[in-house]
Amino acid sequence: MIQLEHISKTFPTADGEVQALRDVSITIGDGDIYGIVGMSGAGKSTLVRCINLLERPTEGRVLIDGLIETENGEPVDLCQLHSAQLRQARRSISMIFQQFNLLMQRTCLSNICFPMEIAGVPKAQARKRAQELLEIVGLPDKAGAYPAQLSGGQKQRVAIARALASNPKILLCDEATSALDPTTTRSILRLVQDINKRLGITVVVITHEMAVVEEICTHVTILDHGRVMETGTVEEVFSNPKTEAGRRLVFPEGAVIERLPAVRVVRVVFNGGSSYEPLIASLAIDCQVKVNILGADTKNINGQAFGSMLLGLPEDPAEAAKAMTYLRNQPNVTVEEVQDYHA
Ligand SMILES: Nc1ncnc2c1ncn2[C@@H]1O[C@H](COP(=O)(O)OP(=O)(O)OP(=O)(O)O)[C@@H](O)[C@H]1O
Repeated sequence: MIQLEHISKTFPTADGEVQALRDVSITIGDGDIYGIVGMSGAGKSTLVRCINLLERPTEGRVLIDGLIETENGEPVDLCQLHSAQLRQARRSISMIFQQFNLLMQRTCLSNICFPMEIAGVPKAQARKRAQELLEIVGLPDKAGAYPAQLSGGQKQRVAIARALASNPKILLCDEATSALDPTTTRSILRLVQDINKRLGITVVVITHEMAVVEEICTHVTILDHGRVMETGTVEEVFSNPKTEAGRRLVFPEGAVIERLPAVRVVRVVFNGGSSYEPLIASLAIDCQVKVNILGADTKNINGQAFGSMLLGLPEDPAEAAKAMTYLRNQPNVTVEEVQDYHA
């Protein structure tokens, strides 16, 4: 478990102090895929860098258990560790970045071997493990290729393989898909999800893209001006954002339209089908059922719809059931009912 307790971070600058984080407390459970979202400058990078002490908090504690042996089995505060202990703890925390940060002069295999070289793993053993990792990330035939010969998605796969080389317990992803197109983003997110499940690695994702959170995260924290605005499961926060900052992120277009009485609310996630407008229109035409668009964060990319919509179904149970059946039979959409929706 990762417990960030009352974390504040102040940067001294020539123009005075910048307070990047203000009394942030969050708990990330083992095996979670935890999203930290917020607008630019909200403090996301600073917060995630506090988890491995790339940034040292000005105040607060970074408690993580299972990284180094302690007498009483209590989680250690990373801020209190000596440098040798901190180096040891950091071996269990890997990070991937938007710009991949691969060494361009080295082959893929050699990039993946790099952290193992530093840790003193014998060369033959490191190369064997690196080849296994290339297989895990789906690039078994790229051992001898140089980063310049790879696509963005492939570079990120190599970076993920390198991050796994130290057998981490925690993987920090700093805008890891922001430089990638939607299809590649999806495939990288699937890989991260697969790694989380198969290897039991706790994943912390920072992103400004809510679609990324919707796609893979179990829990989410919304940061604004260095403060925690909302925190909870993705379902809780996304179905009913309680703060202005939360609403701005979840419904960036402020898409709250005419309200019809609604008893059941469903979230429709568009997975790249043709477009979303015809779906709502054909629901009205084919089923004679009017749904209420409570919120939407959809994007049309090359004529394909991505993102999600919250729909209020009609009060009449028969009509609501008809709409549900219709929606569930559509290709390229996922439909789930939202429990306890409060407008
Ligand atoms: N090393 C630094 N020195 C001074 N100020 C900094 C430093 N690092 C971050 N800041 C400031 O702290 C605040 C939070 O920055 P941070 O990079 O954590 O935000 P972010 O949410 O990750 O933003 P983005 O999405 O644009 O990367 C910003 O006001 C930023 O200018």
